[in-house]
Amino acid sequence: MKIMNSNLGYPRIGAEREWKKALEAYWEGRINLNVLHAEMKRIRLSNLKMQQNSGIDLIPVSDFTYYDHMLDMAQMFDIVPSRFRTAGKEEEIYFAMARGTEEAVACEMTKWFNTNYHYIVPELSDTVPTLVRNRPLEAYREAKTELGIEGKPVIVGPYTFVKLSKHYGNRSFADWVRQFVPLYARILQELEAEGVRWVQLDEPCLVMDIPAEDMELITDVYEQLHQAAPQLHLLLQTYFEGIEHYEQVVSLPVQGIGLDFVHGYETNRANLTRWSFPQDKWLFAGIIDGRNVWAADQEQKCNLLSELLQYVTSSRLSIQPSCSLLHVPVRVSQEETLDPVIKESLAFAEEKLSEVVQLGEILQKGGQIAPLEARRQLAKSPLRNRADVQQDMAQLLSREPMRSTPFVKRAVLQQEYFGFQLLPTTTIGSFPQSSEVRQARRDWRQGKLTEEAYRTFIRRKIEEWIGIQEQLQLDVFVHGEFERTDMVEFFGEKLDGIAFTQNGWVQSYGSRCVKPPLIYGDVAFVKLMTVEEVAFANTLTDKPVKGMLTGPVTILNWSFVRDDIPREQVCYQIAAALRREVTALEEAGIDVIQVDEPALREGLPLKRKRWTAYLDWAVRSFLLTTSHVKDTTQIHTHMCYSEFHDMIDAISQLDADVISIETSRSHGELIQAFEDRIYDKGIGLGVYDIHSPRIPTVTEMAHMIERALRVLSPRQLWVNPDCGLKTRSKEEVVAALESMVEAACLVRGRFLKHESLVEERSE
Ligand SMILES: Nc1nc2c(c(=O)[nH]1)N[C@@H](CNc1ccc(C(=O)N[C@@H](CCC(=O)N[C@@H](CCC(=O)N[C@@H](CCC(=O)O)C(=O)O)C(=O)O)C(=O)O)cc1)CN2
Ligand code: MET
Ligand SMILES: [Zn+2]
Repeated sequence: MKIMNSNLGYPRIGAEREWKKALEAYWEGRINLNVLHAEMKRIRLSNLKMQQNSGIDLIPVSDFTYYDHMLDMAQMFDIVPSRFRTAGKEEEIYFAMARGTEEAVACEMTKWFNTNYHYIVPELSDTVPTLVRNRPLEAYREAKTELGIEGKPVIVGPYTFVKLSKHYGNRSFADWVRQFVPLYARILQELEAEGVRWVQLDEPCLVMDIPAEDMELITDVYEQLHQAAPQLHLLLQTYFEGIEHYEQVVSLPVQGIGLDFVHGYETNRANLTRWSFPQDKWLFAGIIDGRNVWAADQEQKCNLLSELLQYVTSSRLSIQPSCSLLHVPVRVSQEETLDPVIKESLAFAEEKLSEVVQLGEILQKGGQIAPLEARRQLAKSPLRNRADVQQDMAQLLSREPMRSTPFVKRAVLQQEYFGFQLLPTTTIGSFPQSSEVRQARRDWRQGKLTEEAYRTFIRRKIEEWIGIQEQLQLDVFVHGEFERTDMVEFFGEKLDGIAFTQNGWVQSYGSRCVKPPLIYGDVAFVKLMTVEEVAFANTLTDKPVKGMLTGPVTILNWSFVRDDIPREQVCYQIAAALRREVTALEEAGIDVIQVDEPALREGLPLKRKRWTAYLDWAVRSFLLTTSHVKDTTQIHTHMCYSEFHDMIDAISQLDADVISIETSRSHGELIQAFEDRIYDKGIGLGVYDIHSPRIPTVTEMAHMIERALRVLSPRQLWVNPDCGLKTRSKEEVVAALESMVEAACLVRGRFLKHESLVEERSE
């Protein structure tokens, strides 16, 4: 009997990012809705066909989306906040929830577990959810009629769906979950009636530290779902870590359990050994790494599979990637400029499907295990093992990195040096990456624009935006990051030990994609990366210009990282390289340096017991990069898309003089985190959401500032947007920043009046 194989989800974007291009063309009014639907269907079917041709038995359907799969679910359940009800047709409401409109702020967007993918957070208010469409059924029918595929509908399971939503109103969490059960039941009944065999219910929250009492709820819920559609095979799919409460989870009334044997290897394997696996269930074994890009070592994977076959018979085993392939690029084969040794060591989504199929064949037919010659070569390559880097590291780490003067003393020296007014204003770094900027870069890359002409172009942009910042009367300027494609890719291209692709795109949020660098070797500094542009900007103004670097933890977390040494070591190497850039910026007269760490939170392990170890090396890496500067050099850092409540202590240990944090898309809730904590360093709580084209009003921003002043001292508060402005247009940015400066002025005025009143009274 053939060992089954399966896939959990496929990248939506298409090998040439056709998906992104179609969406953006629609938003810009260049194509109409019919054309968009047609193009989306073409991409969807082509993705399915690709999987069919690879030899995948269980092909996921309904993982495809026009923006985000959580948003699809929300709309399917009619969880549409009232502010969007008037946005128009179904599609218009859908995109309004994702992107906001003039009248309505967008739904919150946040990270999907520990990945760089963002989902739209459903807002559960007191309304009753109803099933308005059966999307999985539609997707199943389409795959079947168009391509003859017996698809496996994929949906986020009820526990995870509610867990990842925001709850308003009085209903308890359990009540919310129960509200959805009849809706899920109906979806499943209809699928069963259609003759569907397997349905994948994604419950990645089962790998989190969930309370034991939730297992009762989950058991009850799955009992009901099973009874609703007893003929249907339910696959309870987990990923990104090993599951908690193994014994109870594997006893749930479902036919299949999906476990991640890559990222959850230790935990899942320990549980298998201890509790074994129920003989009446299928084990969907995540064997091929869906989060990283290195080609699998077939020998090691075969050993793992043989081990699993001690617990489950081959007729009840399915081989699959560890998670959806959403998190890796589409195909390696079209890359033309990669070093052959590196290229042959890689597997993206397409290649990973072949790996899955091949493993099944080897296992079944006892076929030949292909030795991974390229990976072996890479392992012994001098690029991987640089004595100079390793010596440097050992020397640097021989003492704990920390600033020589404590913050309270530094702050006084810095205030003397800079003389900032109360509530200083600044931005986060990037200004619009207009099509003009991208076009120029493309022309330069293709040799149509000379090096010199490109440099001149970048300088013009810097001049233009220094001028704009003067007009706006911001307090700390930035150069605008026009020379950067992306804050991580840019550094990846300039450091040694890191390769980059031409087309290795991965979806980050909505239509926005990133091309994560490939860290294959020891990372080393080779040349200055940022000094020229920042120093140039600094000559154009008397205001301080912030030097702008991406921090070591973020470069690590937003890259694909070699898997032969601990991530911690790689992070230190990056930190040591960036440390040299910091020194060079200081030497070039830059006295405010921002080291962005937006991915610090994202790297946090899903299980709390692993947090301390991670935070320890992450903080050390940041300090390695920044702590050697002069007392009067002000270190800024920036974070976005994060929940910081539970890691304020680590943030404080970074010892940055000023931190800017995203707050507005979580509708100001972050401010609460500071209520009972003593955070004494400089802090800018983002006063408006940059991910939406909506221009914020002076009043709402003034309100945000005042709200922050309830818990923070006016001496420590900075005023800034949530994040960089690269995705916005010039008009949007200028209008929003004008209002932001005005809001700061307004509050400053009120505050000074208030303060002088206090002084008068105390005299
Ligand atoms: N790595 C990373 N992760 C992150 C973030 C981040 O900034 N970087 N921020 C958060 C997510 N936010 C994001 C915000 C914007 C974009 C973004 O704008 N991405 C661009 C790609 C950026 C890029 O590399 N641009 C290239 C252009 C690539 C391109 O499309 N070229 C065109 C031609 C250029 C043109 O005419 O537009 C082509 O080749 O056909 C450049 O600047 O040079 C996009 O999707 O469009 C991505 C993520 C969290 N995770
Ligand atoms: C995702 S954080 C972005 C920080 C970067 N300095 C920018 O302004 O774009
Ligand atoms: Zn940011």
